Amino acid sequence: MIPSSSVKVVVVGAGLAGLSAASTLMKAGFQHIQVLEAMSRPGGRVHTTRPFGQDVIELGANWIHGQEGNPLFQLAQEQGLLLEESGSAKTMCLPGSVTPRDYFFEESGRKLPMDQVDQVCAFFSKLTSRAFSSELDPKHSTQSLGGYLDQEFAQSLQATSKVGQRLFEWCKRSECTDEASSSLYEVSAVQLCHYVALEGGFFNSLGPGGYQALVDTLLDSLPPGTVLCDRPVRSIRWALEGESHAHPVSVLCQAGQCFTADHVIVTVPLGFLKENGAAMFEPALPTSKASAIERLGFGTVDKIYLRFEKRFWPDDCAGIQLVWDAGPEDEKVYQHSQSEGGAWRDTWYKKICGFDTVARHPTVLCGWITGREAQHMETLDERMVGEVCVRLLRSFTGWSVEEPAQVLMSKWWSEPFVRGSYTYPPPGVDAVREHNALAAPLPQPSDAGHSQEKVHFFA
Ligand SMILES: Cc1cc2nc3c(=O)[nH]c(=O)nc-3n(C[C@H](O)[C@H](O)[C@H](O)COP(=O)(O)OP(=O)(O)OC[C@H]3O[C@@H](n4cnc5c(N)ncnc54)[C@H](O)[C@@H]3O)c2cc1C
Repeated sequence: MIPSSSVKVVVVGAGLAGLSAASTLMKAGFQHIQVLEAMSRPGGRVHTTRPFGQDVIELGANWIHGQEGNPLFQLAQEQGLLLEESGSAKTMCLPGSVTPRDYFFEESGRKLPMDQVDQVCAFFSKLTSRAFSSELDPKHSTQSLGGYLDQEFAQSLQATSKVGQRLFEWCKRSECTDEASSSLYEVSAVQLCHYVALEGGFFNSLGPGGYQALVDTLLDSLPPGTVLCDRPVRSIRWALEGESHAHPVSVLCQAGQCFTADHVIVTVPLGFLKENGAAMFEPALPTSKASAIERLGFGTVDKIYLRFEKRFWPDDCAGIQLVWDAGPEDEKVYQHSQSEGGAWRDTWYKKICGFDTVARHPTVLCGWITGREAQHMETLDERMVGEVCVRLLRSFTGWSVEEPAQVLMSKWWSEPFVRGSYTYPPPGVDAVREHNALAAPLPQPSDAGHSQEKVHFFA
């Protein structure tokens, strides 16, 4: 057995998974570890910025979901990085004496009564909870989440009113943010029960250093030089044999630099693997892995930050939610727009759920957008996106809304080393099986029967 101190390990990707893997190996006595990161910064889908002054703006991950058994929560707690009052509510802004909550507006400019909003949202939440807790009737086993929700909603009292229907469509659109999907008709209803919600508050926020503080903690645990940025990996040869190969793995960077190793840990996003996985590995990945990469969904969620000179919303307003008369989540509207090719592009902005207030930024709003519309938005210029958002805010609220002083949006789909935001289970896909196939280590061909895996994946 080779002592761990002489084993060479290459980790591809310096997101939370890659950095955690490197840090854990270091603590276990491994010394020759090289982390290769394609981008010019570590962190990956954690991207903490400070575009509006000292306080942070998160372009990627924002909250730590769940507490018990969550290594990120544990690390953040040990390091004193958590915001104390965070936990169960998603509220992004906490003005002193009032209890903030979302304002819902219709296209006509009418503010919807809260009891009506609460009733529909509570009913929606009851239906999704059933899906998450595997209490779905077997008749829904092959259905999409959208199909199941529509069917159940159609039989409810709320479905008899126009407002009820419109609010229900808003709930579906908002759920697309959690699922990173273009539409809930792309998401499996029965597979959601495999999502394990950890005990403890769901929306745990980080303190003034934001998510980057966690990345920095992991970086600090590694010797200088362990992480190399601007090193996109082009190919991984993972079954080298014979005397000329002292190490069975060789990792080649785009610029030609080559790293040999005993093991490689691959933590690149599923979106990147979908585009490049077939060409990246030699020998090619086994069918189980290739098919997991193809079958699992990887959708786009983007944020649009608008900074205004003055706040124009009331103290108790935690967010401005947009309730359209029709679509885009209505199944008929969705399918019609698909059959018409690019027609949905003209109304891409209908996919913005609304605008939330932002912690520590009293004059900033954050809009959320998902799916193909988010991908389309990424092709537009920020000024134009800002103008569209202001038009929406003016027409829905009737308030006087000035042009934003700054607009900043994420572009996760356009990022060549990410290509999306996170994973979802499409209908008909066994998500647990595919995740396990993706995460399983690859053995050396000649090592069959031994536990000498050379390539390790983080799903
Ligand atoms: C908008 C958004 C909001 C989110 N909100 C939350 C949230 O609130 N809470 C939460 O828990 N999660 C959230 N997430 C998800 C969370 O950010 C990710 O699950 C997590 O950061 C993934 O970490 P990772 O290390 O697996 O992957 P990544 O962070 O994607 O790291 C992979 C790294 O691999 C690098 N890479 C890719 N290709 C190559 C290559 N060829 N060579 C070298 N390096 C390569 C990439 O550049 C990247 O740095 C959000 C994500 C997004 C996009």
